[in-house]
Amino acid sequence: MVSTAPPRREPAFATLRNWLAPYRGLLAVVLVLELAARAAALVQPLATREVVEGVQNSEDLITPIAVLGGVALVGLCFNYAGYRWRGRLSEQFVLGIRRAMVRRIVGAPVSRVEADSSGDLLSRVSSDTALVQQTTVKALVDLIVVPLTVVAGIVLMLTIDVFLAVMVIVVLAVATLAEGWVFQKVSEDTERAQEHVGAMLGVVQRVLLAFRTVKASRTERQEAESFDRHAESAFRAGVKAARTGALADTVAYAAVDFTFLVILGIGVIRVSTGDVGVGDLVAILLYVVYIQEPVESLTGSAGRLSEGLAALRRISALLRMPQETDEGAREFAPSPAGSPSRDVARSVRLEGVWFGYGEDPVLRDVSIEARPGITVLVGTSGAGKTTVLSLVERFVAASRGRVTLDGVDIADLPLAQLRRRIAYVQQEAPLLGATIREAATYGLDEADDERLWQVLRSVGLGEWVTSLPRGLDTEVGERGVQISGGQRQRLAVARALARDSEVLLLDEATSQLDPYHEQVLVRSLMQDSRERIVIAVTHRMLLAQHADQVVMLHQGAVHARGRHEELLDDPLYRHLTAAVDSSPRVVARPDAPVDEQRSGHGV
Ligand SMILES: Nc1ncnc2c1ncn2[C@@H]1O[C@H](COP(=O)(O)OP(=O)(O)OP(=O)(O)O)[C@@H](O)[C@H]1O
Repeated sequence: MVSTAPPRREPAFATLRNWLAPYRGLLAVVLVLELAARAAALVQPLATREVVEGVQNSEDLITPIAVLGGVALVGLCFNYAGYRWRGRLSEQFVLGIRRAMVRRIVGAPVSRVEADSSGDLLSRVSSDTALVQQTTVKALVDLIVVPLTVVAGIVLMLTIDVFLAVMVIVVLAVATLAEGWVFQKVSEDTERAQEHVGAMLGVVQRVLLAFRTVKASRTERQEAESFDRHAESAFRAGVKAARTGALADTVAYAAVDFTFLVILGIGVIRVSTGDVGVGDLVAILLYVVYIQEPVESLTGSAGRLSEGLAALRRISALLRMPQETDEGAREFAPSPAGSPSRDVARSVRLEGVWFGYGEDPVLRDVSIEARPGITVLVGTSGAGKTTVLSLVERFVAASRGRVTLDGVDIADLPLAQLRRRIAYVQQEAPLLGATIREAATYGLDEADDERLWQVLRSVGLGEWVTSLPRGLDTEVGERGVQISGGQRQRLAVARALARDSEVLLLDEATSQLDPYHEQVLVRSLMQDSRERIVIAVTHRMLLAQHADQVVMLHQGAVHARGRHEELLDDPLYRHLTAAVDSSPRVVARPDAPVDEQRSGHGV
């Protein structure tokens, strides 16, 4: 069952607050450290004034200099600690978000995840979280610390000279408005540049995924040109962002210079008229610097905060993904007394099932009963075969009718219990695990080597794995041995067999096998299916020839069912069979030695 509550749209700030809630303690520590660092900075102009006045009045300078040095040192220590703990808070914040995102993705229903682009999900987990990490915590801390620093700085300036303090406020406000406007432009240009970079990476991803097709279609140049177009747009957007960035940098420097010079000019006049002392002027000029620096940091981080909040909004949308739940499920006793060590399911039934991914039904009133043995689903592409397996695994739920396992509606079974009883090999049979052992035992709590070798031999991989120097611990995939599509499929079937589950679902698990290995696998399945229900989707007829039952789907409905030979009377089935495989073959009885197969006997 999938929770279908309509998604709530939460303001990004509320999301930020909620996500930071568990780290309130750490946030408080960071705020205290940063405030302490700023406070030390604000004391420095007063200490400097003491030194200047000491020089003017030829007083003892040791104490004021020691105070100034001490304050500076304490400020540095708080600054270091604040930076460090703020970094830690950012990391923890993002760690929490990343964990929640991945849990949300793996907990989502298959249909929901498959409907999203994998590139988009990846970029949310990687780039968006990185952006949130770099921007939000710093901006949030600045938003709290900087206004307090500015207010405290202004109050201290007012105690020195009201006129100069008011001048500083006016000049700073003008400079900050100019900076804010430029930083906003920088943020917009950077965002645009990032969009172009995303499109450029999309081309690279597409080429890498279909590299052979690109080569075989000789579209390297076309793809390179498509990349160039996006790369050039990214370049132009990047140059524009750099131009605005340079302007922002210059405006920031100019703002400091402008404020400093204006206050210096006015200050000198006031010193000459005797309204303020030299020490007061030095202190106020230092305040200009100490206030302007955090204000700049705030304007910069406020600009970047909009990017961070936009990323946070995309993350929040992912975090609202619906989840598979066990609502309404009842726990059923898994093993009746006196049953063998592994339970044997007696039936999987689809009873009058209707289902559609959208408005149109993909399956219409489908009823199928599979008992221990092999049930093969055949039919033209798009007939709904994979969808039948998805219903049994409860990846999707029937809109009408029901699916039962041993007479119990699977909607009433806890998902974990249901899926523990089923092994599934999906189309393309992806490899999960770095070594052969990991790939073959993926999802298993424990598996002894004896059983592992047994299943590997039963799918015809025993000899190959034995020939590898590191055997079961051979690395496969990018860092290890390259394996063929057929080997990958057989490894996936071995993994499914090693689970010793009651039901085995195979989706095109023999599509890439050569005739010899197809026969080995079919023979193994025939032997294995005495104790379990095998439902296999296939376009290859060998398995159908040896199945206990063949169900032919056509346009979402059961067109025919029976044994292979019985169905040969059906013109549509005959047509399908002839199109796929015109030479019926026989597989040796399951207990015949493999050598007999190799020598051609029984084939
Ligand atoms: N996730 C999905 N969202 C929308 N439509 C889908 C989805 N999966 C399958 N379909 C549609 O449902 C129909 C049945 O698909 P299904 O994969 O069950 O067919 P199939 O018989 O297994 O086909 P094939 O032999 O080509 O794998 C097709 O028309 C397909 O386009």
